[in-house]
Amino acid sequence: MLTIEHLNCGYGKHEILHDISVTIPDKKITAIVGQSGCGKTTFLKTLNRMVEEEQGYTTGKISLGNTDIKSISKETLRSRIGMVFQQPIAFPHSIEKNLTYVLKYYGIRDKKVLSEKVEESLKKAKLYKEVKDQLKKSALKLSGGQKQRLAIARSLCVNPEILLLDEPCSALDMKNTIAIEETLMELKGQYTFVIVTHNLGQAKRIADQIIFMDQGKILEVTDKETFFDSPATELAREQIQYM
Ligand SMILES: Nc1ncnc2c1ncn2[C@@H]1O[C@H](COP(=O)(O)OP(=O)(O)OP(=O)(O)O)[C@@H](O)[C@H]1O
Repeated sequence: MLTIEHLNCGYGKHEILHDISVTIPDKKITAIVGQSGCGKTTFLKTLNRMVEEEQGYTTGKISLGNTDIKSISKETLRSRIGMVFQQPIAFPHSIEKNLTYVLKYYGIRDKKVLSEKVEESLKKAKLYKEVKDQLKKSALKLSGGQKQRLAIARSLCVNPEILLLDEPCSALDMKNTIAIEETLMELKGQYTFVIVTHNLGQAKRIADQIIFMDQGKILEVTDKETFFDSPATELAREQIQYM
């Protein structure tokens, strides 16, 4: 479980997130929603300390289980809390190498284990059937939707506990969006997902918990049914009305 207590975050003198406290439940899908610029991505990036790569500061405490994430090395933390970005990233190597280089980085060398993990993670990301005969081909030839599923496979191959997804479907068509939503729904018993989405329909389809943000604050944290059936704030009501 990820517990966030009195989190503030900003860049330079500009504070973006103000006193955020919330719990991310295990093996569920939590969707972070809210208007553009309210701080959804910044919040997501605090959870695996990505925000520090952009010289952002944080105060307050984020705990993974009972451990403060600041006391975990970034490499270890990011193997436990993976991240998938808005633009699908495929490295200019073979499909297989896109996964094995991560596994090798984390110390796995045995060829049989590497190939088992490649197959397993591609299956989890629902990409295996499409690429099983072309694992040595360049990943750059994949479609946008396939590249995003490859990015998910790459995050899953090191067996994280939590996967953060920042608008993973915003560059994809409906068919690929549905494939990714189905993948997350199937895997949620095994992993904890936190997804930033501007698409309330997507949050309604796949989320268990909704975090509704505005101007760097959390206005509402609730289960999906409560959020969509009887939102607590006028702002949420307005946004749901126009979805
Ligand atoms: N690296 C950065 N340096 C300085 N300011 C930043 C940085 N990243 C984000 N911000 C600022 O933080 C605020 C929140 O941005 P953020 O991307 O977290 O919002 P968001 O809710 O995810 O927006 P959107 O839905 O449009 O993606 C914005 O004012 C943005 O300009």
